[in-house]
Amino acid sequence: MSIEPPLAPLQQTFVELEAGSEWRFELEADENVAVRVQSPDPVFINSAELPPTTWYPLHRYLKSSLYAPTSARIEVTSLPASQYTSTSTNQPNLIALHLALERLRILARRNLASNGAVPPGAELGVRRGPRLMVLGQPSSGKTTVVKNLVNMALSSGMGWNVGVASLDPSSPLGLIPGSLSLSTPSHPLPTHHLAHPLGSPPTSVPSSTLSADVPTIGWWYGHLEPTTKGSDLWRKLVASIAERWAERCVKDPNAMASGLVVDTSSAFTNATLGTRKDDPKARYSLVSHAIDAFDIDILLVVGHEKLTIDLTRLFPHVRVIRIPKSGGAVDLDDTFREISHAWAVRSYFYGEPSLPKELGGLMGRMIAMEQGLSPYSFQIGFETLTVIRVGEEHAAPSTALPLGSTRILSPTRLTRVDPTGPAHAVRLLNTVLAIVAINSDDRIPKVKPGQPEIKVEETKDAVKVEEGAEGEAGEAGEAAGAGAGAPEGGTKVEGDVEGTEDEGQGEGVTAEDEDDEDEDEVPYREEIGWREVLGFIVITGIDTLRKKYTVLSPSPGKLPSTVAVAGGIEWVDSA
Ligand SMILES: Nc1ncnc2c1ncn2[C@@H]1O[C@H](COP(=O)(O)OP(=O)(O)OP(=O)(O)O)[C@@H](O)[C@H]1O
Repeated sequence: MSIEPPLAPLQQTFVELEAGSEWRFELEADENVAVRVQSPDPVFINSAELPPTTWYPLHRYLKSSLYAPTSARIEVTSLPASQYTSTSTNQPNLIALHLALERLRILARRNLASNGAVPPGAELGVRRGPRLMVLGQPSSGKTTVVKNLVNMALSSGMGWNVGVASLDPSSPLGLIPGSLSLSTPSHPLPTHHLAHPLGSPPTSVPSSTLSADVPTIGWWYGHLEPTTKGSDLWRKLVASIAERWAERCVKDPNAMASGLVVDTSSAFTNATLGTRKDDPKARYSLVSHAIDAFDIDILLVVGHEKLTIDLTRLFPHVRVIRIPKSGGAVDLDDTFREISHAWAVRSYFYGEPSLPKELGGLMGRMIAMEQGLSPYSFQIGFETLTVIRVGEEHAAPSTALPLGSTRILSPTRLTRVDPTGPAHAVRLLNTVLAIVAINSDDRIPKVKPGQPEIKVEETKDAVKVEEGAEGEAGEAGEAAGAGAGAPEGGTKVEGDVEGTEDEGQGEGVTAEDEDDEDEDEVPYREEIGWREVLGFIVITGIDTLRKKYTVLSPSPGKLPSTVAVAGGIEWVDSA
């Protein structure tokens, strides 16, 4: 029996913060620290108050800061190699903005409660809370600003149900990178590790722990940032999210009064992103689309002066505000982003990281942590799990068509991934799949031989694919997914989790249904490509001889559906 050597005693040290200053830190791969407030006044991490005299763990890789409005003393288990204090903080700007938003929320609540009759003195027109969208360049601190504003609203004691929409697939709320999301957190979002900066998805753990258990709905884009080629799918996804938010507001006047905060991808700062061939002069098309979809009334630009001017000119009906970029915002490089994406996927399956062992022996109260999750690995037959892609070219080349003819393909068409093709098998291994619900109306009726072929409907979104265009569409998907976090290293999953033969699950497709179908043809309507996702799985193994996938699922039991959408996000568990 091996006996673990005793842990070296931690060298506790203190950080003195003057009023209105921040203590900023960047933790390395081997740095896990805990902090606790040793002074009477509150200290905040992204506007969530640190519980007084309680240890708060900060996991490796985290880059963040503690803000002290009044002078404070913080005890730290060991000083990180990269840390400093600064008085040049943008917290006062955020607080001023929060107060302005709070005023609009209160007015909206009052006007909504008065049932149409505007109470004396109330401002006309304020019948819903502020809807704000945050824009800025990469690493400008957008997600941090969103988190601060949400945390301030949730700490105000007013019982708001602020909606948080993430149009940044690289850091969605508690989901797998590649997703867009909508959530309604009810308590301040913690900052103790780098995965899930905007809160964790609901699990079985009580919400009093650090997990922040945020009810979240997700949609699958499948890539880390919007591209012009993927903009048709993007628009449909954003419209679905906006529709869900609108439905929620109709049912819940408190959500209506609380308003919405939208985080965006830094790709939104690219003026030509999403510009369509039929409107080549359009600028900031995806920003404009999101403004219309969510009925945004405030655009908040972090830093970027030119963007502020551009947006003010382009969207005169929207109030454009600029706040300075925080001096603490850290430029995140590709390696860090890969690590952070891999952590986000890992946390989806395994739950939040447990307390690092060097912090286990600390004297005094430690904040409650969640227990961790136990994912489940099993095998499923190729014919049972239908894997599809949205908007990728996978059809005979146009050169194979009769001379002079062109093919009209919808940009959000579905194509089936055939795992028996060697290229497909390679592409599918370690791929994250989003499980989507299938209803009986989703099936496209089969065409019997002799019947005229079903004409593909030509919508305004449909594109003509001319010779040579196929390759581009296919590459777009791959290029967008190229940055997905898939660090080197073997997966530990199969060793740890019992492999279970579990075929024929779910209500999706059965082998019989598909016997006489074309391999590439997907028997479902395109709408399933932008539907809310039910959950995610990862393909961790492919047995082409036995025609089976090995998949990792967050929970045991049948998959809720056997139709799954692939994208460009891969994950290999190397933690
Ligand atoms: N005041 C601050 N002090 C310390 N770290 C900060 C501060 N503000 C932001 N950061 C850190 O800087 C990094 C970049 O911030 P954030 O992720 O919010 O930017 P972003 O604009 O959303 O990034 P992107 O869209 O490029 O992913 C993060 O690691 C964040 O924790």
